[in-house]
Amino acid sequence: MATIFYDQDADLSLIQGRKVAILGYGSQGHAHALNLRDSGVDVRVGLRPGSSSRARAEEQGLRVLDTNDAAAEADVIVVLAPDTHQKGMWEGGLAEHLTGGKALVFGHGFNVHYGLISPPEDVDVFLVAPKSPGHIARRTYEQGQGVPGLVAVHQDASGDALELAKSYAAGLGLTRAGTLQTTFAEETETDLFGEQAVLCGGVSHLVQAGFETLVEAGYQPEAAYFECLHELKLIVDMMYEGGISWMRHSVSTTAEYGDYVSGPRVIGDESRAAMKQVLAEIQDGTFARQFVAEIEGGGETFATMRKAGRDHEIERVGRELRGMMPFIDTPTEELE
Ligand SMILES: NC(=O)C1=CN([C@@H]2O[C@H](COP(=O)(O)OP(=O)(O)OC[C@H]3O[C@@H](n4cnc5c(N)ncnc54)[C@H](OP(=O)(O)O)[C@@H]3O)[C@@H](O)[C@H]2O)C=CC1
Ligand SMILES: CC[C@](O)(C(C)=O)C(=O)O
Ligand SMILES: [Mg+2]
Ligand SMILES: [Mg+2]
Repeated sequence: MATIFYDQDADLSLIQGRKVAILGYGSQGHAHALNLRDSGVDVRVGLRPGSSSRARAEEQGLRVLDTNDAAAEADVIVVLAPDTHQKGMWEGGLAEHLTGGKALVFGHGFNVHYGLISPPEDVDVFLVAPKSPGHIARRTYEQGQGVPGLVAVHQDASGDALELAKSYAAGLGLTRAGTLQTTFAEETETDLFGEQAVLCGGVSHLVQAGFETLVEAGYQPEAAYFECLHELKLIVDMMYEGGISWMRHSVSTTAEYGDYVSGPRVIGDESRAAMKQVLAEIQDGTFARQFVAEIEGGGETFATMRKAGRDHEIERVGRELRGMMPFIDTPTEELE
């Protein structure tokens, strides 16, 4: 039986009594910093000199210091830069500020699990990972709601690391929806698998393949967009609210029957075998090694794949159609 913590299981005053440094102000960094600040926690943001995120953090009322200065004055140090940059930060001075009695916190177990960062023995090391994009973690917090999260303790030097992790999760709003106790291994491997096979890789390629199939068969791209992308959110909303059975109850019996007979043909033996292979390469470290090598080698292949995705016809069609739907909360941030 899983252990899941809710608001009543966490003591918010523990994190309110600590000095927290959030290192990085991207998707997760801004959500952690603002949610904790609004939960009454003493937060400062640490960024590299000349950081493009500095102005935004300051506009949002946060005190910003250089990374190592923020880590020096805090006793809870939260690493929320991209996974492939955390080792460089660690070796670039951060490690020196992890003195005895402090806590080192991650939003994902990648660097510890794959042995890229080895913290000293006299600090607490834990992760607090929202099961959500950072922007939604912030939005739901402001709405008085929350997203689920995971907590895991890698090292309990103080004897109180789990209590502090739960308190931190409460400050983020994660105990409103439920925060599951796990391990660094389980968080890292399930998170990577989920984002690759289902949430990001699986869904985006399913949507693009469906769109391409319809357009290649001569249907209007706009019809293909509404069918394969726009309506996906509405269908997933039903699953989110009441499970897959509730969605199947809401759609027509024609759609429900088609779901049972055609779904397993699309996600058949070949897809299931691919999922198992993806998971095996996450578990044995192949994916992590390949990703780190790609970024250390300049990230050219990554940039090429990103460009191909952004140039796909579904993006152009979607932009035009969303432009006619002012009620959609379209992002104002420019893609870098
Ligand atoms: N994105 C998400 O929703 C989720 C992410 N996570 C985890 O959270 C962590 C952060 O991910 P995410 O929020 O996506 O990261 P982002 O890519 O959004 O982080 C960008 C931030 O990191 C800073 N940064 C980049 N490189 C460096 C560096 N070398 N030194 C110092 N700061 C740097 C950037 O500053 P600058 O302006 O200087 O570039 C910017 O403030 C990761 O471990 C990730 O796996 C977990 C759950 C969900
Ligand atoms: C699904 C992608 C994610 O794991 C997340 C938002 O939870 C990430 O790494 O960004
Ligand atoms: Mg995730
Ligand atoms: Mg992830």
